[in-house]
Amino acid sequence: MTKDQWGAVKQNLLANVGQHNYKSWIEPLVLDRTEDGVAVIGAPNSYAGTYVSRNFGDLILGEVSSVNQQIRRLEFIVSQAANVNAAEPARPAQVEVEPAPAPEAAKPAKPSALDAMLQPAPLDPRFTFDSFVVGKPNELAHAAARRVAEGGPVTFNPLFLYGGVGLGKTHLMHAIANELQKNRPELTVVYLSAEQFMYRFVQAIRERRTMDFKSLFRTVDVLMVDDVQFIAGKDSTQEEFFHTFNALVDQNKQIIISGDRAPGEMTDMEERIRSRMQCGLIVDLHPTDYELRLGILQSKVDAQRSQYPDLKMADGVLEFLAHRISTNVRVLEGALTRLFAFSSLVGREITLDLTQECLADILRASERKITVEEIQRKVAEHYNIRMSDLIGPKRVRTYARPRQVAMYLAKQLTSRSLPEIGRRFGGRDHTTVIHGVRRVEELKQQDGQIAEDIELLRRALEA
Ligand SMILES: Nc1ncnc2c1ncn2[C@@H]1O[C@H](COP(=O)(O)OP(=O)(O)OP(=O)(O)O)[C@@H](O)[C@H]1O
Repeated sequence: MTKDQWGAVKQNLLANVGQHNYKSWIEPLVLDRTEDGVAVIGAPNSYAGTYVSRNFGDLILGEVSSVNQQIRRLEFIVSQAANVNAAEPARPAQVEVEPAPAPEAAKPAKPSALDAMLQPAPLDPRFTFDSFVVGKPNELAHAAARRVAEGGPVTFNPLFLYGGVGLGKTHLMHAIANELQKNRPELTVVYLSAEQFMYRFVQAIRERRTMDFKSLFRTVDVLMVDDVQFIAGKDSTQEEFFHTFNALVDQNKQIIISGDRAPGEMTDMEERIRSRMQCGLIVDLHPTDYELRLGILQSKVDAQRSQYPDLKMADGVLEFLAHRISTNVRVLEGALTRLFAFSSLVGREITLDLTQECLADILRASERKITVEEIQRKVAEHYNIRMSDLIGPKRVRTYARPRQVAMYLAKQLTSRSLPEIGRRFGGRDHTTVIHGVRRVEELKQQDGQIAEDIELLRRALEA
């Protein structure tokens, strides 16, 4: 088939599918080649290839075979030529169309904003496993994400990632999607935020095209929904999400969800959704610790070296930032970017002085505000004991264990020295504090209850 014939085919399709569908789906297609009775058509991405083949495949085949009777089948590939902006190289989407009735294409298509909106959210190519720094607080989440990214048989469904703001949930989800697109291009992977899910659903209702919405979301192989807490309290979106979720799980398709807290704690979420979300693997991204922050800073410095080849940084600056800036990695990244830009503008080496001058507001905002007294109050409340017993001399375990937990949290969450912490616990010696902190570190490994208590307390204190 010649390029002119392909052009004529597209013009005929325009008349059949309507201006809007044409613009969203048909116009980007390119004819890659025809061989052995097969027309190979390039689509901008595998999602578009799947959508077009399912919805317009027969219509296209009809038009193509009317200009070239040799062609009996279509095959869709992902092609850069179909989307000059597409960053990915051409690769097969492995979608084949056999002549069969196409219900959607047969319908008189009406112009719709939904078609374009049903495209999955674009992925950030920088969010990969390579650029994700692994440390103790995120190692389990990372390992689970890696496993899902292998695209093998579905072992836990859904994978539920949760954690506080800026701790890498979105990064990990994009990394899974990027990895799957690279190694398993035949899979239709859809990533979107819960907000986008809702917006698209509402649009589908408005256009009376909920069937299109349903069928589209039920044909994906891997569905990722970010920030699911957004749909809590939004009844009809929750309902639709629940059905989508069930349909995919029934077909053994992988679902990955992220949220700002564990499913059990999403009190505005319908009970049946909460319990469904608890069926798979739930992993927590813990607040970053000093080592992880330092690792992330080092990797970001390496990544930016090419952009700032003359950059000079004094020893101790990264350690200072890792120590002083909060657990949120986004804030950490922002600080570093500002520091680089500032130092390159003024042509000065990044020293501790320059860092303090340039980042004064960020440093002030992330000053630790948690006090030892607050920690003691929360711990006493949690274990239902009196403050005086927590701080006092009694050594029975009912008081000694909570006391050690409180010392451990004081060490982790405040910048107080060990002797200062000891003083606040009824004038104890710093060696007692060291012993308490070590004991809790050991217990955290052996006793799930203690680990859970500490996590709950930490969250309550950092909230
Ligand atoms: N372990 C990590 N290694 C490298 N970069 C990280 C890591 N964790 C987070 N980041 C970076 O921090 C920024 C914020 O991460 P991300 O957007 O994934 O957070 P989030 O948990 O989804 O936050 P939110 O709750 O706001 O949606 C991103 O630029 C991300 O690349």
